[in-house]
Amino acid sequence: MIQLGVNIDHVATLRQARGTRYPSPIQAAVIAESAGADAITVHLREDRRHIQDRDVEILRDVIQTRMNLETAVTDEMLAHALRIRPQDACLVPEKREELTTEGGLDVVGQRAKVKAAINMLTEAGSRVSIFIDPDLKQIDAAKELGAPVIEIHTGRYAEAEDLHTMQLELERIRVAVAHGTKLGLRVNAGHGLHYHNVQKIAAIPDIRELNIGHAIVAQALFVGFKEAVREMKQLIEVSSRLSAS
Ligand SMILES: CC(=O)[C@@H](O)[C@H](O)COP(=O)(O)O
Ligand SMILES: NCC(=O)COP(=O)(O)O
Repeated sequence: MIQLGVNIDHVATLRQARGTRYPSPIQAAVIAESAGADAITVHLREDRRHIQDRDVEILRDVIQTRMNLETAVTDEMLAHALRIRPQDACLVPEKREELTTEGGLDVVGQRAKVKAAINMLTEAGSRVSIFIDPDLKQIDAAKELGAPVIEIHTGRYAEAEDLHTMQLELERIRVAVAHGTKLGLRVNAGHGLHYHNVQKIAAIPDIRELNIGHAIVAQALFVGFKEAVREMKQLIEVSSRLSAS
C-alpha cells in the first residue's frame, strides 16, 4: 500500500504571516498521525519562510512515525540535518526567490557535492532520498551515488494546463518510477498533488510513498486537519487498489 507523508510546512506559513503562536505545526503533526499519516514531511528552507529550526527540533521528539526532513545541499542546512538526524533526509534544490520548489535536484551536474551529502547523512543514521525530476539520467546518477530512495517531482504534471501535457508528464513519471524500481530504489513522489490530480499518480504501480502538503492544509480549512488527511489517505488507497485489480 502507498504510504502518505503529510507535509506540514504551510501550517507554519499561516503562523509566520502574523508572527503568532498558532497554528502549530506540532499539533498538525500529531493530528496527521492520528488520521493515518505514515510520515511527517517538513522543509526547513534557508530563508525560514515557514518551518523554523525550533519546530524541527520539537517535531523530532514528538513525531511517532517518521520525520522526512527536506534539506538543501548547503553547508548550513546539512549541518542542521546532521544534528537532527531525521529518519529520512530528502535532498532538495532551493532558490531563495522561487514561489515553490521549481524542479528536481541536479545530481548529474554536482555529483561530488551530492555524494558527500549522501555519505554524511547516511553515516548519521538517516535514509537519504533525492528529490528529482522524472529524468532517467538523474535517476541513474542517484543510484550510482548510493541514494537508497528517490522522490519524483510531480510539479510539471500538477501544473500542466492542458490534458495532452498532463498525459505526457504522467507518462514521464510512469517511466521514471519503473526505471527507479528496476534499479532497486525506493521510489516516492510528490509536489503539487491535490484531491483532483492524485488519483492517476497513486495508480502508478510501485510508487511507495506520496508526500503531500499544500492541498491538505488548504482542505483542512473547510473540513478540519484530521478529515483532510483521512480523505487524502482514502483517495490514494482507493486509486491504488483500483489500478491493481
Ligand atoms: C520540496 C517540496 O516539494 C516541498 O518542500 C515544498 O516545496 C514545500 O512547499 P514550499 O515550496 O512552498 O516551501
Ligand atoms: N516533497 C513534496 C512535498 O513535501 C509536498 O509538496 P506540496 O504538496 O506542498 O506541493
